[in-house]
Amino acid sequence: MSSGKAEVVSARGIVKAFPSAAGPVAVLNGVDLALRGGESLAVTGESGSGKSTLLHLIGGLDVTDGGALAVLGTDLRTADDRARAALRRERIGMIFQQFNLIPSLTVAANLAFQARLAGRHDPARVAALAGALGLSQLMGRYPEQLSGGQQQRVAIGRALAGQPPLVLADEPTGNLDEATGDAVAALMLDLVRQQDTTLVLVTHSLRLAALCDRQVHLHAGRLA
Ligand SMILES: Nc1ncnc2c1ncn2[C@@H]1O[C@H](COP(=O)(O)OP(=O)(O)OP(=O)(O)O)[C@@H](O)[C@H]1O
Repeated sequence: MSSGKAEVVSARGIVKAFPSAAGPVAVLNGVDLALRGGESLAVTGESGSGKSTLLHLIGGLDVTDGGALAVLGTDLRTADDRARAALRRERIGMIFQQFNLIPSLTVAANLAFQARLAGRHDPARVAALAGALGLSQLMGRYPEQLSGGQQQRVAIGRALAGQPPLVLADEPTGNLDEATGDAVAALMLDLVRQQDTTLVLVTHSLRLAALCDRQVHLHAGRLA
């Protein structure tokens, strides 16, 4: 479907181990993944299978122990902390289960936050996103004055406001009831498709995974 577009994520043979009392335990043990521009990919897998670990590696929040990983043309094997931080700040939007909004900032300022960091703040874009996410009437509120579903819609808007080519979402609806979670996920998918953003969505929900273009399952350290 997206053939001919540049590869956004290219992973080959990724290995990641964590220390344990019994020595290093490999959580990822040969993960291969190729993701093209505009694709949405769902990553499912049992609790503890390494889904968040994989997302953190793709987002440059952690580094691999082995294998090849390039994201948006940056070789994450060789990139230093500074280069990884720049990649995250300027080209990747992240959405977490816990929303991670900034409590001292209004909805409007939270929405603009990442786009400002990336040097791409566009008030018209923020207003349009707020409209699409049903947040226009809430722009002056603070996160603690919002419901969980509203907070997560702000987090989605914040991740998308700077129009990053890649969005990483880690159980974005895990804290919401099923109906709210489904509605928020559908909005997120609509928006990433509209702006041709590549999405990696970690989820326990097979229903949510089915909304994505492709699904992979993480098991025994590998994707299938
Ligand atoms: N920083 C760390 N230090 C040690 N072990 C870690 C660290 N991060 C993750 N792990 C271990 O790696 C494994 C995979 O964790 P990860 O959070 O990636 O799984 P997950 O599939 O996202 O799980 P869940 O669905 O429960 O969120 C777990 O056994 C976890 O305890």
